[in-house]
Amino acid sequence: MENNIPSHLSNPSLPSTSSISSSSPSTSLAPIGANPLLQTSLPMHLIETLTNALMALSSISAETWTASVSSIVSRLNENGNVREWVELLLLILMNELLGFLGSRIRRARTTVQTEAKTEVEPDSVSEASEEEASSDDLEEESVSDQKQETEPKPAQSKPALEPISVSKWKLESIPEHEELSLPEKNHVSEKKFEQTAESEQKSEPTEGSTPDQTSISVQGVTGDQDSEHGWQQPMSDPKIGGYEKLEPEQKITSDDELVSETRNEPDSESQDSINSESQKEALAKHTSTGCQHQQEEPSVRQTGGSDADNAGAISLRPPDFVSHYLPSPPSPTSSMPPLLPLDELPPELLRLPLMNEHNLTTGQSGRGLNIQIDNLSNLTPNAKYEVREPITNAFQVRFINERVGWGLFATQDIPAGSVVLADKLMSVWSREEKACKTPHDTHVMLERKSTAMGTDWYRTFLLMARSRMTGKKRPTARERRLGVLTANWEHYHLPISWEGRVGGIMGLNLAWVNHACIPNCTLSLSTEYGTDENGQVRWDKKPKLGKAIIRACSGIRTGEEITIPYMQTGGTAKMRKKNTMQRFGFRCHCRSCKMPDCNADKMLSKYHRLVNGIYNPGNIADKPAVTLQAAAALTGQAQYVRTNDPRLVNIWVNCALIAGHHSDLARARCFLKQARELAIISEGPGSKLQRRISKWQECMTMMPGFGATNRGLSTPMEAGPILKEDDEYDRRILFMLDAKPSGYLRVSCYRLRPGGNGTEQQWDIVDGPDPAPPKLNIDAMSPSGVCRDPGCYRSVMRIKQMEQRRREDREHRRHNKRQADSGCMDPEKDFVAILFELFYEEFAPQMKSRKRFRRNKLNTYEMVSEIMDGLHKCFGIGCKGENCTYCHHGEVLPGPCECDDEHAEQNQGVQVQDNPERVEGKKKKKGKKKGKQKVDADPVVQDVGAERKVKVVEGVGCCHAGVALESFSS
Ligand SMILES: C[S@@+](CC[C@H](N)C(=O)[O-])C[C@H]1O[C@@H](n2cnc3c(N)ncnc32)[C@H](O)[C@@H]1O
Repeated sequence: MENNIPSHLSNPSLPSTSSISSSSPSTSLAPIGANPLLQTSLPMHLIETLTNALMALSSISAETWTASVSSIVSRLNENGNVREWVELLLLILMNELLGFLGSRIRRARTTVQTEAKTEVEPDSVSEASEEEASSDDLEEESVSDQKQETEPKPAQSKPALEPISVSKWKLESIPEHEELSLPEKNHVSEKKFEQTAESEQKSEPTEGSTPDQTSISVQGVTGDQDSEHGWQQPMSDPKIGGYEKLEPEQKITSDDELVSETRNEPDSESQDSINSESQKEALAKHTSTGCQHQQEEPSVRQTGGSDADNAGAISLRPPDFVSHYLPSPPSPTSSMPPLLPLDELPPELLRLPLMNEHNLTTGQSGRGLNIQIDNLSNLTPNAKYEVREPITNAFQVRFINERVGWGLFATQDIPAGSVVLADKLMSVWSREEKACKTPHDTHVMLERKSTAMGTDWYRTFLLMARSRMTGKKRPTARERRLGVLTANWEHYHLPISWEGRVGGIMGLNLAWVNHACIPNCTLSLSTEYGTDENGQVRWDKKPKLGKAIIRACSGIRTGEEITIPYMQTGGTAKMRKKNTMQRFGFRCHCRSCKMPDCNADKMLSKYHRLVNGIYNPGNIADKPAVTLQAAAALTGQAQYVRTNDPRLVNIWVNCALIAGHHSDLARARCFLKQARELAIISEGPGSKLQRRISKWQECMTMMPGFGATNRGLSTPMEAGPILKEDDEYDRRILFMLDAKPSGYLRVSCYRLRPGGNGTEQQWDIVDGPDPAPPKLNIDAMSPSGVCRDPGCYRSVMRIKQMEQRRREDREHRRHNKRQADSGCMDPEKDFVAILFELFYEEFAPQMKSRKRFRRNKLNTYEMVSEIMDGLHKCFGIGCKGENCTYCHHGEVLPGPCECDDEHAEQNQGVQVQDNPERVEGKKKKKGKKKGKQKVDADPVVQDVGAERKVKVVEGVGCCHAGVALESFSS
């Protein structure tokens, strides 16, 4: 056991149960961490044991319960006999029991109410069941678990639950001093309990009847515990990363929710009233005897008593341990105003604080905004961003409904741009996650990380399991298997990608922030750089993840839920629900998804339809007016529902890029100004996006694609009047609402008509030519027409050079051909070359084409050797004596060839065939085809060399060679 027992607890003279119990509920509004219960510094493993017991409390039987309590007591006795702890634990357990009983009673009532309501409002019920059905396919993975959870169990299989009054519990479980000092007795009870647990554990695989009771006892008290931490090792692979929620939401049987939905009442308001009602009833129960429970309990059990059935009863629970830790909703007498629908929020809260350059540079804030920036130029690209703005910390955790669970609610009006909270983060990167080979590794890793965050942090992290259970009524089988640490991490962490790393983060307040498709806050992560010994920031070192900053992007009214976007959703409510289910494992139940036809929902559908068109580069170049008009529709819709959705920043930036593309400096300036204001509100000063926008504001030509055309040519000075004028006219000029789809109206086309005699000033369009897009200037632009990157420019140059080279080559070839065609014979050519030319001239008509020439496989060398052979035979030219390849038998033939006339006649028309059979085959083929091919004379095959056979065909003369030679020699 840890030796962190505070002195006031170990001192017997200090307050006893009564003082603790009386002081605890009064601290319900204390911020997290300041709760007196959390300052009791219970040893960690005890908290773990306790939390495990609490996790599965809803299905605990009376015997197991008693055994569990006595086991905890005995463990406490063994480890120090701290009376205050025992009292505290028993108080908590007692509260839980009361809550459990109360929930059953409530369930009985609400079941009756629901039945009555279903008859009256069948639509609402069928809608809920439809949703259930549609989510079924996505929830298959954990159907088995779900079955375990929701299958009604036979009533007789559950041991009778004896309701025990407060006094009886105290008597039984807070023994006298001498009883506490009798460890043997407790050991006996613990042994008994172990036996029960073992027998129950054996029956667990068969399941069906009471699986959860066994898992509680095994996990919480007598399970296979880690020797160091006293913690059961999880039994299955936890798969902690990626925010994969394998457990689907439990089936919704909450009558309260149905009622609130069908009546269109805001959640928290109804919850407030429910909670206050529940508090009253709970107080009444506290003061009443156990008789009441005894009377009502049997009827509850008769209704089934399954856990799914118990859902919906949470509002009746008395203030329990969770409400000590999580501040409970304020009493009905408090000044919390009812939650207004978003559309009814007062405009002064939701209007953007209009900040100008002066505000930013002097550090003065816009309306209701408190941003302190000393000097914007001090913000270097890698500057460490510290939250210098005051942190509102005006929120509390409240239960919303069983589908969503708990959420964070504003306790005061929060203006747009304020930092709502900045949370210390525990992060697990994918690399660390992969290093965990077994569930035990994961457990150890999470424990190491969470204990490093500090004792209070770890304690609160552990206790979150309890509140999650309150939302769902009970943990799933998988969660029980995983153990508290991993189950908590799985449920509460958010997936992130930061500085090229992928992982998950968890903050104690961040954990309660729910998703909304149109959120009122944004989440940004700060970066922390280390310093050297001189206090200089080490920009060169890898930064560390800082805090999670939640910033209000719209004004938040007191009592409104604080929400962030877990992901960028768009489209219809059905599509959005599907998206969140696929990515995060829950069907979104935010305000705009609950009311599918509200303005916010319409805006999201519109966004989904238009967004691709707005970012399409083709549209930016060719249809600027259409693109700007689409952007106008979206921003207008956003203004209508009074939201500053962070996505709007990108739309404004894109509008600025469109204007820049067409050299429209005036419009670009206006768009950039608006984008920067929104970026500061949603992401804070110094964010990457905001710094980039500031750079572009300083030098607009640095915007990508700037000046591709000059259709919108304007000067920054022309933006002046637009910025000062009325919103409606600004929008008309800014978004070119009067232009044709592919047109472009320059700012100079508008003329301000001064208003007189009470009439308003108006912008008129002066007819002016819409300059056609100029031809692309290849020297200033890349082939894409957008990018002016020097790399792209170089590639253009390369293309130019290649084209030049190709042109030169073509020219060279043409010149050579011309020379060849001129027919001029060079007298200095050697004899063989001349012969070759002659030969070619002679045989070319017969060979018809080079193709055929090649088909006969006669290459140049062979051709020449044939000629030489002929010449040698005829004229005795070129003989090389004994080695002469042209002479038969190496004979040296003196003088001219001695061929007789007959031979000379035969020796005409030389055709060389490699393979006469093949030629025959070809001829046959030809003959077959034409049917008329005739061979006048049978070819005579002469052996003219080692490798070749010369086929001499009659009627084909070879005397041309001699004639040519004669002519040459003459
Ligand atoms: C970080 S936790 C937020 C606290 C959570 N409401 C609770 O009570 O534990 C994230 C979980 O809250 C629930 N949740 C968050 N936003 C939701 C929404 N818009 N609709 C339905 N459930 C939501 C989902 O179960 C999700 O897994």
